[in-house]
Amino acid sequence: MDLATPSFSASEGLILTATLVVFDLDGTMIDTAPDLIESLNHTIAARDLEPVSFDDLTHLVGQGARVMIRRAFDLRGYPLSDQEVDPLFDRFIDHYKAHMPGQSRPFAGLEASLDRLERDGCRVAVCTNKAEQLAVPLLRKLGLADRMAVITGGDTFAFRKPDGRHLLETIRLAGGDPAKSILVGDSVNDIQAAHNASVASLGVTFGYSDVPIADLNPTRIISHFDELTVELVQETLAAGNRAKFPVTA
Ligand SMILES: O=C(O)COP(=O)(O)O
Ligand SMILES: [Mg+2]
Repeated sequence: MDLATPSFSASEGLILTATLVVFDLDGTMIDTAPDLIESLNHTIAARDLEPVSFDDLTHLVGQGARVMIRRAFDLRGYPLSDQEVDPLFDRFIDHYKAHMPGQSRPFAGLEASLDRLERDGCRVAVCTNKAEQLAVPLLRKLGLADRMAVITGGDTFAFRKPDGRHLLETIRLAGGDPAKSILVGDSVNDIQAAHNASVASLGVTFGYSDVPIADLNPTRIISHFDELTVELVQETLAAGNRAKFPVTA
């Protein structure tokens, strides 16, 4: 053996960076809709607004609770001023925290898919627009927090999805490499964040998008977590980012 030749080079060192699968939370990993609707309806009832439905939620969710509350008031024809949002946001947070995990459960097959990915050498992380103070305890209560390399929320940074930096910072904190990472998500915020970060994406059909996920051109689509294997992750990485924005569906 030639001792002058290093046994591995810097570029080979990069190859050792584990493949990273970054998950969105609401509508992707966890079916949180019943609890989001309950806490939102509790919040807007303070101003005597009519309750919202699941169909409404698909238009309201995605940018965190503050925006969700604003959109619910817009929907009912009562736009909120900035100072009106704060107490309503606190009311939402208090109610949601007090009931967590409520009826929220991982979507079918999620935990088995995490087991498979980890067994096959992938690491997993969460990039959600949900507030960190809700996302972390919810995942903890569902027994999922400890297996995540990192959990970042909509208020972790000064930017959030669809800003690509939210995803890129999540990948960096997880010790990943954008070229070896994919984002699994259910909405335009996810697919557009992946596009903005030039990261490959996997869209799920069972979440809370108000447009068909296929219209957003994620790299690949799954309709059940049984389909999420290391082979599909590698195939998604090889195909790369193919989303096209703006969406003209
Ligand atoms: O809570 C929201 O509004 C969105 O959360 P998500 O990014 O996990 O879908
Ligand atoms: Mg989502």
